Amino acid sequence: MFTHIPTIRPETPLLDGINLPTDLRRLANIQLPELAEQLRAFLLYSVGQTGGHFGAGLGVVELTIALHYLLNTPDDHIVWDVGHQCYPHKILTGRREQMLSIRQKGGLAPFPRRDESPYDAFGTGHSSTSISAALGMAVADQLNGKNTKTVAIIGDGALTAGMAFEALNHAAHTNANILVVLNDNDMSISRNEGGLATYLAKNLKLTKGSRSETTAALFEALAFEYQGPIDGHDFDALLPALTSALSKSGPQFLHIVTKKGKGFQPAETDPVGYHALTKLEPINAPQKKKQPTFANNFGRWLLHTAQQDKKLIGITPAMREGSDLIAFSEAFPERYFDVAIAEQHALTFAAGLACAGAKPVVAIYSTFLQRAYDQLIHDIAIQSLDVLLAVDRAGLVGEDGATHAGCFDIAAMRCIPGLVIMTPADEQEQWLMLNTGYHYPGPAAVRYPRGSGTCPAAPDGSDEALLTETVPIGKGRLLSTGDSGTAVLNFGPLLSDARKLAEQEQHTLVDMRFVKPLDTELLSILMKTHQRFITMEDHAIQGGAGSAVAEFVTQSGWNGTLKMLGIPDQWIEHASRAEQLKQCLIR
Ligand SMILES: Cc1ncc(C[n+]2csc(CCOP(=O)(O)OP(=O)(O)O)c2C)c(N)n1
Ligand SMILES: CC(=O)[C@@H](O)[C@H](O)COP(=O)(O)O
Ligand SMILES: [Mg+2]
Repeated sequence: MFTHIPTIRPETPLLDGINLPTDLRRLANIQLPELAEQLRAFLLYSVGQTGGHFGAGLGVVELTIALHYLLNTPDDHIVWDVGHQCYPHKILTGRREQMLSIRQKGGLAPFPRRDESPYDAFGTGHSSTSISAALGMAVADQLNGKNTKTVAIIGDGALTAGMAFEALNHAAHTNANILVVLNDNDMSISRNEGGLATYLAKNLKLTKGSRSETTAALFEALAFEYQGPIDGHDFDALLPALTSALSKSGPQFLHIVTKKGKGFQPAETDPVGYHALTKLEPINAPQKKKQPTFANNFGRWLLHTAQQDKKLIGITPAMREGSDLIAFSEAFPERYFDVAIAEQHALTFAAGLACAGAKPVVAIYSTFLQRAYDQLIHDIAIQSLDVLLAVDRAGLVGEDGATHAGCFDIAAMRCIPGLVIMTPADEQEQWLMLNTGYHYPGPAAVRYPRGSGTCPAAPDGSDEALLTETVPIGKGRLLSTGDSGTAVLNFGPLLSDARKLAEQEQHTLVDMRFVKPLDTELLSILMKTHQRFITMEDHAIQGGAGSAVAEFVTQSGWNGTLKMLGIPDQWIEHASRAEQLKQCLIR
């Protein structure tokens, strides 16, 4: 058992001899535990150097070795769900020496990527896609006469999503050669929530090492052949179970039990805290002061508002820590709902709550809101329901890269009639806009970015007015008037860059605050005195806030010019958020 993260590269002679899975397949069974030990040591060291997803990878070291040992990868397909557990897989498939570049600009991607390696069968980042994708591969191979195996590895958290069940429902009624491995560690990022998690955990306790008839019944009812639960850290259990499942044709299900953070004592004890790591700083490095984030500010706002209004209900689809509902969930457990990885359900559940007079607030990452687009339109907006969306991680998110970037929410939302969309420039504005959205009697969204902004000291109680203050719907703020004939129109957290630009060039500076309703009155005034607008947003240019301005000024017959700054029409790869912003916006 490791107790701390090595800062010097450990000696891993057996692992060093494995450049590809073919090298692994030359080992004897009895060497595999030693390889697992060395793989863990290297993983601890490399993630310590780079930061990144941590606990999930430690939990699948044996499974990863066993799969590459038994399968003929890359012809056989391994499909990882979410992909945050893929570091051991990357290390065994020719990328060991590149691991120190993971998540950095130009380095290895944080998740599996088809264009990075033939061993990465399917690109991921969002959860619960593995069974569908694996089924597609298995069916296509079968139709093409290829006798391959396809394995989907899905966690107990990812299995809570409807999409996973849609795929199970379909797969079971094909004769595809697909094996679904359920990696059950009884954890999502937080504790795994819901009836399924409780059912699996309860059955496991009763099973005591033998086959679980009750769990089997669930998957066999869907026409899978079920094996399990088995100890996913024990090669003596894992190898025969996998061999047996892979030797059969048709849909197979193997239930393995693992420990998140396995082999590293602090992560086994605190799997939530060790879901992901920031990189280790050298011992003598000056301590960085941790600034509160926009998410922390939202958490304070939620707690404060819940204290004032009993009707408030807080909802998260499995991101309690990330979206910071921690204090609220502890203070108001009966009004807190972690609905598991179920973004679609989160929104329609909120719609139902609103129908019955509650005041739901859904905290949701922009990238995961993509999952719930129809629910936003059909269940919330058409019925003008009073639901507030706190759209977190909006804009570029840095090291998680393109899969997690929240670049599309404005474009997706601004065509929805009646939806109010706000873009706070800093934390104080975020607080005011959350108040505004909360008191607005219809659907509203406040989008804010990952990390901290320029005004971290949002209401602390000393400014009572600010605690309850709202802003006028659809009104921007004229911050300064310049004489260059150009106005910079800011939407969101890049206000300090917008200000710099305005000051350097004597431009007028406006913080537009609302994407919808757009402040067309203010724009009409500015159009009379300015010949050029520059819009600025942390969002895709196509369809974003600048496009909303473009639509208005074009229809108004303005003959000025418009420059739109934002995220260009390309995927922005993993890098620090500052590097990404520099690449996109500050040209
Ligand atoms: C659609 C979607 N929602 C939320 C997330 C955030 N997320 C990433 S990993 C994770 C927990 C996954 O739990 P599980 O599948 O059991 O994997 P484990 O970490 O336990 O190995 C969550 C909620 C995501 N990646 N995708
Ligand atoms: C894999 C996944 O989806 C999450 O772990 C995500 O990486 C968390 O991102 P934050 O660090 O922004 O919460
Ligand atoms: Mg899990």
